[in-house]
Amino acid sequence: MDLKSTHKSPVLADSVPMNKSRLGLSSSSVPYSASTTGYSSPGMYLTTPRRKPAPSKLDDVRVSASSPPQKKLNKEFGFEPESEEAETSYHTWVMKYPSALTSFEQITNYAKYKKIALFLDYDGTLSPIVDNPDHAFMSSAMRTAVRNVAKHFPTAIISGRSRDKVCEFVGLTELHYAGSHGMDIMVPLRELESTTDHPNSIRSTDKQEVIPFQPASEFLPMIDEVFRSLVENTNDIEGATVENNKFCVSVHYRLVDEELWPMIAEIVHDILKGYPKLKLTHGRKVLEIRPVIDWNKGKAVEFLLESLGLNNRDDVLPIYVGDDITDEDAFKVLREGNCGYGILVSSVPKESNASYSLRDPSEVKGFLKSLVKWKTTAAV
Ligand SMILES: O=P(O)(O)OC[C@H]1O[C@H](O[C@H]2O[C@H](CO)[C@@H](O)[C@H](O)[C@H]2O)[C@H](O)[C@@H](O)[C@@H]1O
Repeated sequence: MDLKSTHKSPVLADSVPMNKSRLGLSSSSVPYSASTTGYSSPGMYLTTPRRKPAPSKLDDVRVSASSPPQKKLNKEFGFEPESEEAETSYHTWVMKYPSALTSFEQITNYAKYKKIALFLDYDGTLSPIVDNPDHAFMSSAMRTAVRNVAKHFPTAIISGRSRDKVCEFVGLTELHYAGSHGMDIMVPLRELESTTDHPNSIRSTDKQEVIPFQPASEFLPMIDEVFRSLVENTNDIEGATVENNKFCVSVHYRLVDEELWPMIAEIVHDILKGYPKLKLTHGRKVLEIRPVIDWNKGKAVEFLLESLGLNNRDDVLPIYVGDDITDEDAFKVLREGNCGYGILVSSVPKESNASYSLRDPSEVKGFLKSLVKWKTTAAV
């Protein structure tokens, strides 16, 4: 069965870029629309900045380039370019989303005399995408890079995973963590403001008091119920796994025979019919069920910046690095606020609200190391 073109179902839509439905489903049935994911036509973000005209404008980093061919964009996230043609397409795309490594000087020129606040997604950004979600370990070299960067810049991990799980994977207490796509944040108490006269001197989370911010807490029993129901109903589908991310649930189909993808979609859709207060989003071979609340990774970035006393400040440069659709909400906040840079981790062309790109977690590691080197050697 050609799932890409023939299967028509009212179930759900694929929210991969460019409206390419891998599950072959109509995009109109998903509450998570193109506008909420941030994917849109190229060039629409080259708008007048809302605030802070910068010496080198944040929204000027993308040079104009024609969109890559649609067929090259018809790839699921995370696939490596497979051919010379794909490589050419990538090189065209990277003109529009320049590499954060080759544009490092441009980024740091803008960051001079500013405090960088770093936001990092986990899966596909700090750890490579692997078949088994429980085995998405971060390398020790990456952990060292994150530890080092956090010594110089306030650093937060914002993940779709449960906060506990991502904390366990990363294993660094000196960071800030937001789990469940930002619906579970440990917020540093505002006595931190006393540190703001010392650039980059945000105290580590192990030394400061924190309180939980959980805007979807009322949904916990509902999420648990849906989790159990999804487990029960997908039990017989080989390769399907359901992950409880506390305030959201992931249904993984990476290891499921492609012919059975529509069945998974159908099951999820049928269960969700009974839960109008939950919505469906789509990540990298994963369907994600989460509360219909106006909260996402972008809001989490704004919230964390405010909690850290770093919001609305011309001397702060937030940088967000992520690979998935849910990271687009954060890229969008930075782009539309003209206040920071989004860096998309991707080895295939896709439209994004990010300003720069990196190919894979290994390049992310290189970027983090470069930031540390810059901070420790340049007079900034
Ligand atoms: O926001 P993130 O930290 O990027 O989390 C998004 C989802 O990531 C995980 O799934 C993805 O990575 C897995 C491990 O590499 C892979 O097997 C899966 O196919 C990917 O979708 C995580 O398991 C999900 O719960 C997160 O929502």
